[in-house]
Amino acid sequence: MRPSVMRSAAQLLRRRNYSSASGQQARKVAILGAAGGIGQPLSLLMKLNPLVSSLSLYDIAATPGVAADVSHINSPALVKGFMADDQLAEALDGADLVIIPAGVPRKPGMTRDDLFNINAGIVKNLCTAIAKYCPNALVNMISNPVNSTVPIAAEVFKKAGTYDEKRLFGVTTLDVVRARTFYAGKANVDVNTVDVPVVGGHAGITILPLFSQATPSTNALSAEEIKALTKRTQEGGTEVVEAKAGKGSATLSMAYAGAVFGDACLKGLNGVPDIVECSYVQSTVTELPFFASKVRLGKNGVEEVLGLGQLTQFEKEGLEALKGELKSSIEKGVAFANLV
Ligand SMILES: NC(=O)C1=CN([C@@H]2O[C@H](COP(=O)(O)OP(=O)(O)OC[C@H]3O[C@@H](n4cnc5c(N)ncnc54)[C@H](O)[C@@H]3O)[C@@H](O)[C@H]2O)C=CC1
Ligand SMILES: O=C([O-])CC(=O)C(=O)O
Repeated sequence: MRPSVMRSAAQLLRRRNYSSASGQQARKVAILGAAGGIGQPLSLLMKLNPLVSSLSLYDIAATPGVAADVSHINSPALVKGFMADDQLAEALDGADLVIIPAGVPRKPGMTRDDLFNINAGIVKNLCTAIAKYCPNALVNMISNPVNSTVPIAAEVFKKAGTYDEKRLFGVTTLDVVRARTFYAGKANVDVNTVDVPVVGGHAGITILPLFSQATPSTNALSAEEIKALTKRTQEGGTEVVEAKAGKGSATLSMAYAGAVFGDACLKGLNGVPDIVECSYVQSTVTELPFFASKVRLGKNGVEEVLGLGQLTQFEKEGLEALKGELKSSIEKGVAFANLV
């Protein structure tokens, strides 16, 4: 963001004193896992967001340093760092949006599901605290395996009596970001103008980019090229894991994607019309209880889950092929959350 844009946003917010009459609300955002590979750049990007008035950075380690660092940036959000269990309540208190990139990342040779044993417990505990301290917040789940961690969160909230399906989102924006980038490169179109819906889930073949609905449309791509673009999008995470060779998975592109999705959620909360993003949410678009598709965001979170539109034969086959894996990932999450 240009300094002049930042300055004018800051001035605007000061003048309006975050008053709801002007449509500019005071918004508290909490990031859980804020000192991690994703958490740090995501904290930076959310600090730059003029819609954020208070930024709460929570992790089990290292948050004082991250918070001190980010807090020196001259943008409106007031930053506070919180560390360890006994500070989680204050970190979450009054949050409008909670973003969760807490948990371990993949190493080469692992699937996202291999992270389940560690991350499922982390997510369960954090969601138990969300139900207690900010039950009305929108929750953006980044921690993998997203196909299971979102159902875990839903079950935790149901048990606590706070579940609202409109407020829980699996963040699949990175799949859209990748599909846009790869499509623009192959179709030789301006990436700034590109959009590609990505549906299904967030792991391997459950990631289904709908290149037939990409805009701007092009006839320049062969069936083989569409197939290759689809595979690259599905394996984008693995491409990064292998390139990082044991040092983790996507962090910078994920922080960007998380910031884009978080910003869309805040705009929706603030009543900005026509905010549509793909996200993994409770859904009736297919027979699966959770599914990623385009979602219209509004003042209460999900305003409308949009359908799949017209699919090609290749995409129809991709959709049928992903259902088995996605169903068992959902069931695994539900079963875990309901263990005593
Ligand atoms: N949804 C998506 O598209 C993507 C998801 N991810 C996932 O995001 C997660 C985080 O990835 P990285 O930031 O690279 O990992 P990282 O290991 O660099 O950071 C994770 C952070 O979580 C913290 N943490 C662990 N337990 C915690 C707890 N109970 N409460 C609060 N914080 C806790 C750690 O201290 C660490 O700072 C992984 O599960 C990864 O697979 C990564 C990329 C894309
Ligand atoms: O691949 C991973 O493990 C991290 C991730 O979800 C992604 O980059 O899409």
